[in-house]
Amino acid sequence: MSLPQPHFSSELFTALRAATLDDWKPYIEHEFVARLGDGTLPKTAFLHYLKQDYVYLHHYARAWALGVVKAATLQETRFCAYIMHGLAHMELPLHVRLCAREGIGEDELFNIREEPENLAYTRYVLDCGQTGDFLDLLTALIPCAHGYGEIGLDLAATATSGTPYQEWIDTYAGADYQGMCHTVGKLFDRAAKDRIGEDFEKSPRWPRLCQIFATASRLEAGFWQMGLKAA
Ligand SMILES: Cc1ncc(CN)c(N)n1
Repeated sequence: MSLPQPHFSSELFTALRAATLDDWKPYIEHEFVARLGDGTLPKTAFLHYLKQDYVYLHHYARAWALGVVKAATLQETRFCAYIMHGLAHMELPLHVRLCAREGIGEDELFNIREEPENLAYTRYVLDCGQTGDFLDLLTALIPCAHGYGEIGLDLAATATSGTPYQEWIDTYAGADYQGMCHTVGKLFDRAAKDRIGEDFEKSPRWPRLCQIFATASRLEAGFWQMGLKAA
């Protein structure tokens, strides 16, 4: 079955997704995602994932901070700061709220021992930014942002009513998160056009961008798999 087209207006994301679909699909269609939707995901797996994801988002915010360092224009700096703000004030509070209901406090979350899958992913993204330029960094950051946007929309349309994971689904399908994806998509296209021109696929940098995007997508699938270890 082919995946529905995502709704984010980023030409570059659409092109990278199409070029690396074999890596994208196992992320978007992972068993963990399907079980969030039909409600069969064990709570232990969800909480394990959520605690790891709290730490993940902290490092992901650091990677956007690196975007501020790598930015070439004030507009790029502003966008990166805006995304960091969204992570700290919209997405992380979801994790804190859901964990608090289970008696897990923020101190405990902050001190969680990182799983190797988590470490590998966040440090890979940071490394892309440190060794590459702003565009390399964004290419490593995009699968996270847009993948959950796509998953959120898919699940909002297909989830079994009464799934205990509705609040999680609503966050990623909601206007705030979708709006953030839209903003990131615009930033991504502008950054690419400024650096490699309009014809992305003809750029000598295209294979490397595909490689970064595909690697981040595979690391996302690995992150879901890590969650299932606690099932
Ligand atoms: C691992 C991961 N990937 C993506 C997202 C969505 N920002 C997230 N919270 N966690």
